[in-house]
Amino acid sequence: FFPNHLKIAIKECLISSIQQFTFVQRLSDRFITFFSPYVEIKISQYDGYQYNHAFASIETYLGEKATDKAKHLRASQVKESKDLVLKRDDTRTRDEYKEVNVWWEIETDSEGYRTYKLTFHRRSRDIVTDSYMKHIFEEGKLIDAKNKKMKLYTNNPSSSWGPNKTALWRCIDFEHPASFNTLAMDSKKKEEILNDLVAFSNGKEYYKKIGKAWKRGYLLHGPPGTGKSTMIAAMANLLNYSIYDVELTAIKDNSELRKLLIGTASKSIIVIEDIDCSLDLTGQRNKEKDKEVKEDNKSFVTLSGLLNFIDGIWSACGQERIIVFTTNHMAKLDPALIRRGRMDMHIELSYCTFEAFKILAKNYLDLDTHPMYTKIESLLKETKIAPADVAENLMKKKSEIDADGSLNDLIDALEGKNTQKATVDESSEKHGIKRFNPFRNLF
Ligand SMILES: Nc1ncnc2c1ncn2[C@@H]1O[C@H](COP(=O)(O)OP(=O)(O)OP(=O)(O)O)[C@@H](O)[C@H]1O
Ligand SMILES: [Mg+2]
Repeated sequence: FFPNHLKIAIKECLISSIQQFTFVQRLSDRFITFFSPYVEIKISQYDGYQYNHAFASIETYLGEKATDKAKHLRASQVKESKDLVLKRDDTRTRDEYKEVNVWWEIETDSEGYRTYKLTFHRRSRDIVTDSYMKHIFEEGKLIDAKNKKMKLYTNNPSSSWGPNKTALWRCIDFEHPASFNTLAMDSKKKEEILNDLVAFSNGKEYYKKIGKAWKRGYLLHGPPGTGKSTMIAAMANLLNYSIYDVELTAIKDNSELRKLLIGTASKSIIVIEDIDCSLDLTGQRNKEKDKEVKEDNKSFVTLSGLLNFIDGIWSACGQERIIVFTTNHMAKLDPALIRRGRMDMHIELSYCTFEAFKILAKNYLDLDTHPMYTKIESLLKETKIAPADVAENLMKKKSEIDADGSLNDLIDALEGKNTQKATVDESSEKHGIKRFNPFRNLF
């Protein structure tokens, strides 16, 4: 219809007017931003791979602080014993601080990452950036500590990590009744561990002063059923820390281990159970060996990767973390791993002593003493029995507690009349069959 040169001219004309329009629009955007009296600050959920803790504090603060003014609330119960927690369910929130008005807005991008946008008048810039932000982080932390739900995390295989980094770990609420009171072990040793843990959790200033990363490592060793996993649960309950139960066999290599480590929150216990079973600790490997290792369902995390995990520069990312390893076979561990200073404390959990038995009898039978105690004391001196097996004998078998019956069962077990139990345990230890794991079985 139109001659070709006219078509080209119309097209060029259109393109240039579109360009001019976008140029004018960009210019007007800048103009508005330049003259706008409002300032914006954005705080994203993730800073690269690392979780942005400022984001979490803001979320907590806004969730709880401003509920009295909010119209849409979401209710949740944190712990059975604690009160109902109300959270606001709006995406826009106004807050007031020292007579300054600020507005919060939450944005979610196409990948599901969230960002908080804070808007305020530029005349309040100093008060907002200096004291308001600080106020939010402190308040957020306080609220978190008050309402903290303990969690039990375990790592997902990297194939299911996805773009959203929260998929590194999956978690459930942690509600384990273990405590240091009910833990059956030498009381002096127990006291020492308790003091060590409390000193650690209060040690923020101390660690800063001595220039050390705020973390502590414990190696728990001892035969099956002596209370290693139970002690970890008691530690978490004592300090109100969450547990990260690391499944090494689901980790492909050292770099995945590092990502997982960076993805943990502070105030947590990072646990690697049965370190001798799940890792090739010889350090050197050849192709043949790799094949064997794969068949054994062992991890490709190496000893050096693990040592980096404990005391490398990466482990200093994030504060207030406890690392716990457990093993049944101390002798199988590489000397590099058990060298003094690497794990701060080695804790041996041993077969049941008379003192430990008395704690169990108090827990299970409400007994302080009993005529059968003398016999049990002398039997315990000559028989190796795990506290778990003692506890099993003391468990009530009917609806009523029957102290005499339970103590008799225990004496039978100690005298070898109840041989079945002893042999089952020995063979399971030999074949590496693991006892009920209170963490894994919760998933
Ligand atoms: N020292 C202890 N004090 C109180 N209870 C204990 C103790 N040791 C074991 N038990 C009881 O036995 C059960 C098994 O113990 P636990 O799982 O802690 O043993 P473990 O040392 O972790 O064994 P494994 O080496 O097989 O993992 C616990 O649920 C607990 O009831
Ligand atoms: Mg265990």
